[in-house]
Order: sequence, then structure tokens, then C-alpha cells
Amino acid sequence: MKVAVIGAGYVGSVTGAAFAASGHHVTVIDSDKRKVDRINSGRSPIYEPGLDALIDAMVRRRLLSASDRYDSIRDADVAFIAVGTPSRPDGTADLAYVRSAADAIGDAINRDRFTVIVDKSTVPVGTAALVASRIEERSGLKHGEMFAVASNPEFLREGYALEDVFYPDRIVIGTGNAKARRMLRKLYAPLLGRRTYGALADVVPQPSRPLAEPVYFETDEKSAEMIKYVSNAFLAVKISYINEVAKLCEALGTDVNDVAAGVGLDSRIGAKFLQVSSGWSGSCFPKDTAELLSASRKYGNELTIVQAAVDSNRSMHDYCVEKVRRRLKTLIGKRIGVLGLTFKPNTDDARQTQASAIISGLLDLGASVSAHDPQGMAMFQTLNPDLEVRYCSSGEETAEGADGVLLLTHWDEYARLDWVAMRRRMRTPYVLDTRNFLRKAPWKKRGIEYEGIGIGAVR
Ligand SMILES: NC(=O)c1ccc[n+]([C@@H]2O[C@H](COP(=O)([O-])OP(=O)(O)OC[C@H]3O[C@@H](n4cnc5c(N)ncnc54)[C@H](O)[C@@H]3O)[C@@H](O)[C@H]2O)c1
Ligand SMILES: O=c1ccn([C@@H]2O[C@H](COP(=O)(O)OP(=O)(O)O[C@H]3O[C@H](CO)[C@@H](O)[C@H](O)[C@H]3O)[C@@H](O)[C@H]2O)c(=O)[nH]1
Repeated sequence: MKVAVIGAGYVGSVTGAAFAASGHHVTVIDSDKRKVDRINSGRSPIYEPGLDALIDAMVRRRLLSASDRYDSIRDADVAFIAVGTPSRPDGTADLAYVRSAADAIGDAINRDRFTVIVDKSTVPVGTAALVASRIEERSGLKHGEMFAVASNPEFLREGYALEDVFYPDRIVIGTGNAKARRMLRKLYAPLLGRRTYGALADVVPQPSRPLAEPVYFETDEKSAEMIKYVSNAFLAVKISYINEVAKLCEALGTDVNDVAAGVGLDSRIGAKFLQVSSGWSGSCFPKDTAELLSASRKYGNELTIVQAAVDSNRSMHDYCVEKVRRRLKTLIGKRIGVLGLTFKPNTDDARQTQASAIISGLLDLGASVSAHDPQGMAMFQTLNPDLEVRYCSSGEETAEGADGVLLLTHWDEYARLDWVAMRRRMRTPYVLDTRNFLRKAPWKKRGIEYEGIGIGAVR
């Protein structure tokens, strides 16, 4: 089939490459010419493990190309909207990019063949109808006749995006249009239930977990839109719960890692998303909880549990700052080395990361900050121009003259740091590991005082 994907970001570039790997002819459309050029030269416009090689293979096979023009919409059987939906200051989703993509589709759409327009962006309930009416207005076509709009929320996680798109747990499709439903089943068929990718085995990752048969779930547009927000908010609540439990474990002298492991053995609860952290963050959970909350208030049905998770999450950031302050007595004149600026490992995405809140808390209390991230420093710096941070070229360098090293993101390379050498550079040998990621290391032997979150004293 012929597919157009509007938006060459974290979702669009992965989605486009995955449909190309399924044998479809894909054009990714982005208004940012630099992203278009990168794809056409066989490189990924974002950092995502494995994506460079996959895009290169698909471009070489002539199944994938990119453009900053909407011409390919004319030939497309299916056109995805995968543009950003950032938060507005009041927390509601800003649909400006979605509206402009819908208008451009309306101008370019072919009047003589049926096209399915699919919302893949995370959008508030009712947006499929809004997209349909804008396309109707621009094209003069009637929704349901020569085009139909469907909702197909995306559930991929950054850092594991290829595994998630090639081996999904579920595909959710929301449309009341029978022809659109048929076309989308055909589009997704090659991706469903695949365990091997034959000639593409070198560019499609092997699954890292036992796979269940993916569920292809069909519903109406609004329910599909709602499923996305409710899923993300549920996961945020789950993490906030274990983070609050971690604080209690600390007071009670119990070990939150063992508690989470034991709790997660109940198949009704599950082991995932019970990893302690300095709080959830990133380009999705903060904005999606904010939109869901504002919708809930608008309709007089506030989701107080989600609000509690948001508040608890903020206090988790503060808790980490306070833990460092308590240990060092004061932060005035102290230097803190920060490891990790992205909201999780294996991404360069530094949008709405916990590091900005925590670093700004440290600076407010009088500390100076040196920081390192393997992929996210450039974006972090651009998004946080007001934070006075000394950016380091290695993790080791953050230890120079430091009174404490604070690990925020559990990048693999931080497990290989030479702590003996780091100890020599540090003024005060203290480490706070907010992911309990390095707890197994022989800290006492190295003469470093190590703290995790909710795990008590480490031998
Ligand atoms: N990032 C994730 O992990 C993830 C996962 C699931 C869902 N989502 C949702 O998917 C959507 C996209 O997220 P993202 O992280 O990929 O965003 P992004 O900002 O990385 O990418 C969006 C891209 O769209 C382009 N764009 C904007 N308006 C355009 C237009 N009118 N025409 C052509 N190009 C246009 C931008 O230049 C940009 O490259 C959001 O709604 C997000 O909530 C994101
Ligand atoms: O046990 C955990 C799991 C995650 N996190 C944190 O939670 C945030 C989000 O993590 P994750 O969900 O892995 O990252 P995203 O790439 O933001 O993915 C989420 O947001 C996407 C965008 O909507 C959805 O598609 C995904 O399904 C959903 O998991 C990050 O700060 C993580 O460090 C924890 O603190 N503990």
C-alpha cells in the first residue's frame, strides 16, 4: 500500500520506517527540511537505537523517502498524522500542528480515490472529528465518502521504539467507517504476529522478551483517543505509587526493590513500571496527564488520582534535592555532578526531563552543577538556556571537585564508570543513585558513601 506519514519525529520516523519494512511504500513528510534531508540520505532524524540502520536499509530499497511537500498525499491509501501535541500553559494539548497538517491534507487530497487519514498523534477526545471537518472544509469532500478519519494512538517507548513497533502488544484502531477498518487491517497485517523478518533480520531487532500474540483492537474514534491518555496516566500513577512507597521504605528500613519485585509477582499487578526514580518525566507523561486532568475538570469529573500522581511526582523531584542537601548539610558553595539529563536512557530527548527540575532545585539552594549525558546534552542545553550548568564531555568529568554525584538516568555507560578514579577527583565522596542502578558496586571498599532511594544502607 502507499503510505504518507506527516511528522518525522520520534513517532513518525519510526512508524514510517516500520511500515516500509512491512513492504509498504512510505513517504515521510516534515516541514523541517533538515529532517527530510537526513532521511533521504539514509540517516535517522532522531537518536533511537537501530533506527539509522533501518532507515538506511529502507531508503536503499526505495520503500522509504521523505519530503517537505504534501504531494505524496495524492497517491496515499493511508496518511498518518504524527505531529507534536505539546502542552499549552493551561495544560491543554496544543493542536496547532494537527490543524495545520489536516488543512494541508485537505488541500492535497485526491478527490477520485478513497484515503484513510489516521491520527497517530496523542490528541484529546473529539480530535478525529475536528480533523475530519477541517479536511471537509478545505477539500469540499464529505467525510465517510472519499475519505475517513481514524484514530490509531501510538504506544511506543523511546529507546525501545523499534522493538515496540515491530512486536506491539496491541494495535488500537478507532473508526466507524467500514472501508477504513478494512484498509487499516490490510496495512497492519504484515506487522501482526511476525517473529522473524527474513532478509531484514539485520535491521529489525529480535524481541528481548517473550511475546504474546498482539491484540488488534477496534473501537470508535473517541474511545481510541481516550485509551491513549488513560494508559499513560495509569502508568504515571503506578510509578508515583512505587516512588511514594520508596520514601516510606526508607523510613521503615525496608528495601523497595525487593518490595516492588514481590508485589510485581502478582500477575494482576505485573512487574513493569515499578522501577524507583526521581520521578517520571519526558515528552509524554507530563503533557498527557495535564491534558487528561484539564479535560476531567472541564467535564466536572476531576481525576483526583491522576492529580495526586502529578503532585507526588513533583515532590519526588524535591525529595531528591532534599536528600542531597540533608547529606551535605547545605548546598551553598557545593558542587554537584549530575549523570543523565534525558528522561530515560537510550534517547536524546530532553523535553520536560526531571533533570531540569532537579538541577534548578540544586542551583536555587546555592549549589553549582556539572552535568553529562551521552546523547541529550545538546537538546537539554537548548531547552534550558537559563540553567547555569557546566557541561562535561564524560561522566568521569562530573566528579571533578564534586561534593556529590547524583545519578538521574541509568545509561549503561554509567555502570562502567571508574569510581576509583572518580573518587580521587571528588571533594566529598558521596553518590545518590536515584534509580538504585549501581547499588551492587563495592562502595564501602571504594571509600564512597552511596545512597539509593528506598533501599536503606548499602554494605
Ligand atoms: N515521543 C514518543 O515517544 C511518543 C510516543 C507515542 C505517542 N507520541 C505522540 O506522537 C505525537 C508526535 O510526537 P513526537 O515525539 O514524534 O513529536 P516530534 O516533535 O518529535 O515530531 C513532530 C514532527 O512533526 C513536524 N511537523 C509539525 N507540524 C507539521 C506539519 N504541519 N507538517 C509537516 N510536519 C510537521 C515537526 O517538524 C516534527 O519533526 C505527539 O502527539 C506525541 O504525544 C509520542
Ligand atoms: O518503572 C519505571 C518506568 C518508567 N519510569 C520513568 O517514567 C518516564 C516515562 O518512561 P517510559 O514510559 O518508558 O517512556 P516514554 O518513551 O515516555 O513512553 C511513554 O509515553 C509514550 C508516549 O505517549 C507512550 O507511547 C509509551 O507507551 C509510554 O510508556 C521516564 O522518566 C522513566 O524514567 C520510572 O520512573 N519507573
